[in-house]
Amino acid sequence: MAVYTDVGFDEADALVQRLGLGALREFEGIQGGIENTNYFATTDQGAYVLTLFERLGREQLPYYLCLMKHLAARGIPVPAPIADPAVTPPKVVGLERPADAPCELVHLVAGKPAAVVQRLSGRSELAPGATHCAELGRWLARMHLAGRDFDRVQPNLRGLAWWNATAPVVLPHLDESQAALLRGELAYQNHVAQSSAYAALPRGPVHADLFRDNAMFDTTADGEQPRLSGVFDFYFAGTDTWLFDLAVCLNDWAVDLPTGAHDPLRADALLAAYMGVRPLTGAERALLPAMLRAAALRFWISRLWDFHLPREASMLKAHDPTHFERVLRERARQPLAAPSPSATAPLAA
Ligand SMILES: Nc1ncnc2c1ncn2[C@@H]1O[C@H](COP(=O)(O)OP(=O)(O)O)[C@@H](O)[C@H]1O
Ligand SMILES: N[C@@H](CCOP(=O)(O)O)C(=O)O
Repeated sequence: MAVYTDVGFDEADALVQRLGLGALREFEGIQGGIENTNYFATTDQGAYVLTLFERLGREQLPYYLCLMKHLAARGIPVPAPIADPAVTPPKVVGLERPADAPCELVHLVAGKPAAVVQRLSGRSELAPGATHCAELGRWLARMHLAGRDFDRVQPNLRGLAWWNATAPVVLPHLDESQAALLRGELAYQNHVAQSSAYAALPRGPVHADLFRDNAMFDTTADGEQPRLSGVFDFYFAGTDTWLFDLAVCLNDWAVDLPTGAHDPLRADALLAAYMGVRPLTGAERALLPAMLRAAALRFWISRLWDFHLPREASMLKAHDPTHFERVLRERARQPLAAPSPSATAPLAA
């Protein structure tokens, strides 16, 4: 269920017309997703997605939407957000930017902050193979490089500080063995975060939630290579290590779902494709196993939080937290090593 707020056809039509997108032809609530209210909006000029933000504050949105605009302008396939021509963003002097400054990409719909973005073609591949993973790995490395000159900074709001704050909230719902795992892993991740190797990790804007349901592939004829049409849902993005982003992808795209173990074929394809565009540094190679654990912990905690402390239980289909408990145990039991640098040749970004 992902329509928490009803938007009428006439209100949506007025919005798309104001944005210069033509007249609304079709308007339909989207059932997938869990965070926000989403609608497909088709006008006589194109296909768009209207998102009403249910949990994020208005002041956080410019980071996500400006990042998508920045990446789209650099040829990274992401949905470009549509600006309101009547809103003029203030000129920024230095890095000072008032949190409540008007943003031409953030609209107000049914009393909620909202965005209109281009609709990507194709569909998500929920059973990806090695070629899908390679497409994704290349996309991720290109996105990291394209984000280097993005001029906004916003921490990953679901990073270490949030794990430390949220663990005590979910701990009362866990059995003894789960509680020991959570406490132990959190202590380990706090320790890693203090290390010089961690400080040396390259960082910048990251997607931070690039699961297989947040990417689209165009349908191709039999025998043709799958082609990624784009990645969407940047609403957990933030400034963090590139390695964490890579670990989130590996844990979802290259996992054996029943056991939580790595699928070596898909993991190698994803890593090799990523490293073909941007080779990993020594610190990244050393910390890959730790970041795979960090990425598993992040989603274990958020799923526990959604499961045991739901916003509106009747509307929300919480994801299964035990999956990421299994993944976390597996990553600690069997660390994954990055292929040697000589196994991959860098491409032009
Ligand atoms: N830009 C887009 N292009 C195509 N489909 C989209 C786009 N944005 C969202 N969707 C569709 O809406 C669904 C829910 O979006 P998502 O961003 O995952 O929601 P939530 O953030 O609420 O979890 C997706 O599974 C996808 O089908
Ligand atoms: N990918 C997360 C949940 C975030 O939901 P999304 O629909 O906004 O991607 C998970 O699987 O726990």
